[in-house]
Amino acid sequence: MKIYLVGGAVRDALMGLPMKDYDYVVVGSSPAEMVAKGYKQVGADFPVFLHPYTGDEYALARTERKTGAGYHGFSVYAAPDVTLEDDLSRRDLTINAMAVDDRDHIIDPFGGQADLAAKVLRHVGPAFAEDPVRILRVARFAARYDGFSVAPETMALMRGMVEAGEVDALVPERVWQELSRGLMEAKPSRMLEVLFECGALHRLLPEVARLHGVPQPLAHHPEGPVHIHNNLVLDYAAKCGASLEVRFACLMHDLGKGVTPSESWPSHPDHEGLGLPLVEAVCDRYKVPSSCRELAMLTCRYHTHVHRALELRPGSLVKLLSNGDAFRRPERFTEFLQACRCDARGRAGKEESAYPQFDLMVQAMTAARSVNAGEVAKNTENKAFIPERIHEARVSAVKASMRQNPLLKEEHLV
Ligand SMILES: Nc1ncnc2c1ncn2[C@@H]1O[C@H](COP(=O)(O)OP(=O)(O)OP(=O)(O)O)[C@@H](O)[C@H]1O
Repeated sequence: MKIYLVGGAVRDALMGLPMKDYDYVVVGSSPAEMVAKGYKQVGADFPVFLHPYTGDEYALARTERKTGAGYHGFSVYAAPDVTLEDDLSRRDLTINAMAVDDRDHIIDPFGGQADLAAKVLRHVGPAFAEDPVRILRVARFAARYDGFSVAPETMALMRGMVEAGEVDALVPERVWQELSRGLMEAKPSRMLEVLFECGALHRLLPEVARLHGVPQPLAHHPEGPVHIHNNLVLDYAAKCGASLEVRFACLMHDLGKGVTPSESWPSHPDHEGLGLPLVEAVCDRYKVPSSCRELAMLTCRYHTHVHRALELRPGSLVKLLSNGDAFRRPERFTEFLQACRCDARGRAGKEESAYPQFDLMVQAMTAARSVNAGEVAKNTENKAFIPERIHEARVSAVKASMRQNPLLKEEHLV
């Protein structure tokens, strides 16, 4: 038998990047031989084995035949007569279809090295069309590697797959897995651009696709339409190293702008409220984890309130903190503020601009949280007034702390 290092590790090594997972292909062996050599078989469907000491994955060279739609209906053929080239020909992109043998020779039958040098994401062959998740993978790699473009023939193939309804057959878990990974890449906007260009965004996230070309007031948005703003917000969040929750909230925050009445454009009255059912629809569709869902809902609903924080009186600030559940969940509220800051800075020429609303809200939250609600309740004679008294105590604490803030005008402190 012969063993080759394949896939992402080879690609990343050639790019001078750290290698993460080591995946190997074994040619000329059988499950019985692998088990006899001490490898542990994992997964019933695929002939994959774990190395007894390193835990790295060793897969028998395989080919597959597709018999159903979406990611269903693959029958795997792994036998000693399957060659390395057979196996590589079933992979998605040329840059992912290279191998290295035990003497460090690179096996590159599909021109992966040339495509790496030219920064091109090109499909290996017709088998690409058999698994629609590959469209999402292409988009994800575009978001990861700076300056990479999708080969025209690959884009054409992806368009054809979308038109044939292939992405509609994807299971929600696989879509969310790829989307969430793409959001965590260096430039998530590229993922959206690639998905838009091939038509997949319209099928997978019509709420986001609908933002294309929707105008906004140029005074606040010199970058132009909503989708460009959305892209800038996302890329700024990525640049800050924001969490998945914050990035997803950024992606969702302005969905309502796609459904405001076009007569009101470029204004978008109540886009916050109109966006909420759309955020819910996306989260339901992809079984989005609750931490992402909750932050996205909060951000969609209240981001414009935070932008106006310098004009809010102490009572309104405390109300905003309550609405955002800042007393019980201060960490989530801080992530919400991060998403608001990304929204403010994700505009042409605004990336470096100050966002004093962030510090003000943190200051207000700290002051309001310093109020001991239990103590207030104990000292309130008429129990019906407990919530009011707690609110009043918080407002006083916020007011006192805000007097120290030189940015605030006296009229906002009453
Ligand atoms: N859906 C797929 N279709 C075709 N080939 C795939 C698919 N998923 C993975 N591969 C192949 O398996 C290899 C390992 O897959 P894996 O999902 O670990 O991604 P990777 O390329 O290592 O990237 P990452 O750095 O994101 O893990 C890929 O490089 C590719 O050759």
